[in-house]
Amino acid sequence: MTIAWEGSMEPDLFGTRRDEPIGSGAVILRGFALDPAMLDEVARIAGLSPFRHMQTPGGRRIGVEMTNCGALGWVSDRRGYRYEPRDPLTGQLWPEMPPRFRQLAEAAAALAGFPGFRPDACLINRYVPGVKMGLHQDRDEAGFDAPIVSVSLGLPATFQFGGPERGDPVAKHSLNHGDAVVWGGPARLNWHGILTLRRGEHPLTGACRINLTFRRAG
Ligand SMILES: O=C(O)CCC(=O)C(=O)O
Ligand SMILES: [Fe+2]
Repeated sequence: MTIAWEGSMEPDLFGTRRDEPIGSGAVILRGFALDPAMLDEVARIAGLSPFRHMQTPGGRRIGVEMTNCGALGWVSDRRGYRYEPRDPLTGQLWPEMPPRFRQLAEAAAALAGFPGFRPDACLINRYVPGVKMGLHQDRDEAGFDAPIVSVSLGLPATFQFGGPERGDPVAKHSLNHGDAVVWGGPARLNWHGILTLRRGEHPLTGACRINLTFRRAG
């Protein structure tokens, strides 16, 4: 008998792992980020660099509210999509990436087969019911060697995950509080998005979903 598994992940001899491969180089780690202190950190960061609606280069308001922590933060305005060391709203450096965020992202990446991940950017997305994020690729980073680590907190959402081409088939996966998705290597430029958030109340976040997206941007 042959046991096949993805990347560096080990076979699930006891059936207790909840790692769900969703493609070559892509996995959902169910219940990986359940430390309630994560949300305290998000609140602290938002106290320094508030959530805000950014503008697309075409001048439209982005429905998802965003902030960042780490050495670099993702921004979008009339001048385009890019990473900046300073929050344009405050003129200050983005808040530091909390050690527990960094450790969590590094551990998730390692478990998914990407040891040595050192994120320098954490985009924090806030979704309220009715808000979505259309299919896109993450390609504003200086290089694509490092994976993306994406953590879901609060209300559940439906994650769409396709392939490297715009027209590739797209699968839907539900993401719940504490789930982490890692994609890299052959999946690094896969198209992905979040369907319109449904109404709901979560005991820890209320009527919203928070997503932390860790990247090596610079
Ligand atoms: O909210 C999510 O789960 C995905 C976020 C995302 O794809 C992004 O910020 O680029
Ligand atoms: Fe993305």
